Order: sequence, then structure tokens, then C-alpha cells
Amino acid sequence: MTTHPTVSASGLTLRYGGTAALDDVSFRLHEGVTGLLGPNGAGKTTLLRVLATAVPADRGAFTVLGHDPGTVNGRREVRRRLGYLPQTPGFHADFTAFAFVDYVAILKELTDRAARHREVRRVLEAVDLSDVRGKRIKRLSGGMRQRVALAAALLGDPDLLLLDEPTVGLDPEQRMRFREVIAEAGQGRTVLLSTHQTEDVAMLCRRVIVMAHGRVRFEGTPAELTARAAGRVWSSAERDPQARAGWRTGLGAFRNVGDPPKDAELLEPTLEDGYLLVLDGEPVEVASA
Ligand SMILES: Nc1ncnc2c1ncn2[C@@H]1O[C@H](COP(=O)(O)OP(=O)(O)OP(=O)(O)O)[C@@H](O)[C@H]1O
Repeated sequence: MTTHPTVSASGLTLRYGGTAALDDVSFRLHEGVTGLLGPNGAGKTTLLRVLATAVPADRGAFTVLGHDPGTVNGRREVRRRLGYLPQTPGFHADFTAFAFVDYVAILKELTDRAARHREVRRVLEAVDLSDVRGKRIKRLSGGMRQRVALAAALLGDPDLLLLDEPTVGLDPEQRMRFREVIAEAGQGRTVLLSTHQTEDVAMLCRRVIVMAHGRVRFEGTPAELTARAAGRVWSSAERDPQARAGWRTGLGAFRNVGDPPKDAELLEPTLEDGYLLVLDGEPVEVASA
């Protein structure tokens, strides 16, 4: 890709006592949606918090559109350019959707009342919540609440949107609806989407970063991650002891991932298969951005 990266990070390191939550993390983010996959404790939330300038890294640096949050001015510029949806958004459940987003807009210093209300209506429309903007948040479904939080993150039309596991707890229909909204939000801006859902990444993302133990294990396209499992997924009547992972499918046969025996009946790999292999001690491969 030839465009300038929105985010350029190099050597980000952050330790909590003996744990390296981030261990020499380097990557670039470009326009579009990038998925951030990793098991529990991989460092995804920590990385988003660092990028959101909520906590500083111990070492390393990053820029957002060339602005360096290591300086006071740079930090202000970076904060102006980003929207952040944290893992547990702090809702005021008695507020209406409109009042909550308006409140966040006030915190973001949108001081002109008429302009602010226009902006609140715009972001609620963007997440398709115009019809329920007068409803109290406690009366909304989980999926709608997540969209309220996303609307708040979209205030001021940020160049960079950081979303921390926004689809957790949503049913398939709500997830699909949320995917549509994220895909729209990814038009003309850069989105980093932390998720456990490999399907979200396969369906939505232009690029994917896989983290484990605070390190980047893979960076590339979803197709490249899937390709890591090409020729390494096979079917068998019993669980193959050679497999790194294997489970009985609904049809009764075992689906195995790893190094197949000769003459194995190979299956079409999925992104999840590639992800499992990357996590399971595969050599680190960082494709060029
Ligand atoms: N404030 C903190 N104090 C101490 N340790 C922390 C703190 N925040 C994170 N950690 C540790 O840093 C590591 C990375 O945590 P982090 O929450 O970033 O992972 P994650 O990939 O977001 O996990 P999950 O998918 O469960 O949300 C974990 O070992 C975690 O216990």
C-alpha cells in the first residue's frame, strides 16, 4: 500500500510487574478495518489503551497521522483525531441515547449547543439509532447499547477508531448489524477492531494483526492468515494424534489442524484454522504493509 499510514508504532513495550503486556510491538495501520486477534491476556486491550493515550508505554513510540503523543501538543492532536470504544463503556443507564451521546459530546468540548445537537443526531443516524434516540439506555438491547457507545466514539468524525471487543455478548443478528455499521465506519477512516471472533475478521477486515503474550505473531491480510492453514486441515474418522487441534464436527468426522499424514483427506481451511496455527508456535511472519 502506498498511502501514508494513519498509525505507525515501533517497539511499544509495557510491563505490569513481571508481565509484559506489550513486548516490542511494531505495526502500521492504514485506512480500512484492521482486526486485532489474540487469546485472553494477549495484550489487545493494553495496546488499544496505549493508542488511545489512556496509558503511556514504557518504551517505544507511535504516531497518529504524524502526531507524536509523547509531546503535550501531539497528545492533544492525537486525541482530537481518535474515537475510542472501550471494553466496558461507562453508561449512565438512566440517560436516553441522545442525552448520553450529548453528554460525551460536551466532554469532547463541542460547546455550541445547536452544532453539538446536530452532530449527536448525525452519529446516532450513522449507527441507525435515530428511532430510539429518546429511549433510556437501560431499555435498549445489548446490540443497541453497543451502537450507542459506537455513536459516541464517532463524534467529531475521528480519523482513527479504536474498538475493543464491541461484538462481545451480541447474538448473531445483532453482530451482523454491528458489522454493517463498522464496515460503514471504516469507509474513509482507519479502524482497529479488537475481537475474539475470527468470523468478524474474515467478513469485515482488510488486514489482521494476531497478538499473543504481548507480541505480534502475524500481520497481513485475512487471506494470508487463512493461507497459513492451506494443506494443513484434514478430516478423519478418529481424532488424529498428530493434530495440533482436532474436534468432532456435527457430521461425526474429526476436523484436524496441524501437519497431516500422507493421503489425508484435506479440507478447505478457514481463517480460524490459520489463527490456531499462528498461535501454536508457528514462526512469526510479518507481511509487509
Ligand atoms: N492494570 C493492569 N495491572 C496489571 N496487569 C495488567 C493490567 N492490565 C493488563 N494486565 C496484564 O497484561 C496482560 C495483557 O492484558 P490485556 O487486557 O491487554 O489482554 P487482552 O488481550 O485484552 O485480553 P482479553 O481478551 O481477555 O481482554 C495480561 O496478562 C493482564 O493480566
